[in-house]
Amino acid sequence: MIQIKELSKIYHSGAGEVKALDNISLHVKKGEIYGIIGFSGAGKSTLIRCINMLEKPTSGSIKVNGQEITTLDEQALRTARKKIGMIFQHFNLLSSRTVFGNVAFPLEISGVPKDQIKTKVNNLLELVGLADKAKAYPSQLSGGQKQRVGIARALANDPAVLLCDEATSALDPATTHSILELLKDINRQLDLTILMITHEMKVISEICDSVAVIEKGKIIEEGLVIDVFTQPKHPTTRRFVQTIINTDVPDNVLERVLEKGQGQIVRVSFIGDSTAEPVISTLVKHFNVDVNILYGSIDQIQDTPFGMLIIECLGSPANCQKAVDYLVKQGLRIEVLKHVS
Ligand SMILES: Nc1ncnc2c1ncn2[C@@H]1O[C@H](COP(=O)(O)OP(=O)(O)OP(=O)(O)O)[C@@H](O)[C@H]1O
Repeated sequence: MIQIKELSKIYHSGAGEVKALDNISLHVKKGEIYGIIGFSGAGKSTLIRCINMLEKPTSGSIKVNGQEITTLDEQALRTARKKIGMIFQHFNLLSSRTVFGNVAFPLEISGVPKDQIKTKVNNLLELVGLADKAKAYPSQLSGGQKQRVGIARALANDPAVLLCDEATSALDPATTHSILELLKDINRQLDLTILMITHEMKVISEICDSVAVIEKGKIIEEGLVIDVFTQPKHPTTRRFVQTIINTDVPDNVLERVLEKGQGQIVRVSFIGDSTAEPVISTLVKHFNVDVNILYGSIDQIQDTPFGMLIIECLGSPANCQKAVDYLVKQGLRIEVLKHVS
């Protein structure tokens, strides 16, 4: 649905050149929710602004719904933009218009007849749960309600894709959750492709199917959210994952293994239903090792449970290795964090 190839954007300013996007390629499939995460200055806004051509790329190709948009003239671009909905961190509502008037605005610009506008807007307000607020003004709404208006307005022209620019960053956690739930519902009901940029891993874990991590204008890691969360490769990705899942073992705990002599500290992760085998007791019974659980957690990534145990496995190097091999055979993801022989 969105296909980006070798996209670069260089800004020229008094201070010199800034390469905000550096040869970015990515593919957002139809019907998927795709998250792009990065720290401040990574290039997220530039990327999303290039996708609707608010910013002209320096080089590269962007296809939305099969149409190359980087080469369109103004007129064709205006038409193409109608099929690219966008919501913003600060909602960008028209304060002098009611909720109804805000949602109707893009339809009025498209020249849709009044009676059709009325039906469409009422349906959209129903969809976002604001049917009773049609006559209210933005100043009379909460942040979450304002974003619901933003979503309804973005959907007015039946877009092929919805771009979300830090759509929940100005909202409290409970409201963030309800807006993310709404976006997920809309994604499912309308089979709408959604691209979100964010600096919050929580947003990615709650609703995204795939994620790309952007740093200094480059995609440094990309994949299904479940894979990136359970096996982050790049240090920056690990930092993001650690903001919601504690995957680090404190240094002093690691050091304790050294004091005890031989052993390993192992991170054991599982996705979905936990293994049917009583793995920990099997380790102790059959591999002549002692096992101490240092840390355990269960999180949810979308609807899939993701569990993690950090265990201390004490015994001879050969026995510890056999124990680890056994865990791998059980289909668990294993990472040896500390090995002492
Ligand atoms: N109009 C501009 N002129 C010059 N440099 C720019 C311009 N817009 C962005 N940049 C630079 O491009 C880089 C990427 O900026 P961008 O706003 O895309 O990052 P971001 O990831 O969205 O950050 P934030 O989360 O803080 O908004 C930064 O170094 C920024 O200073």
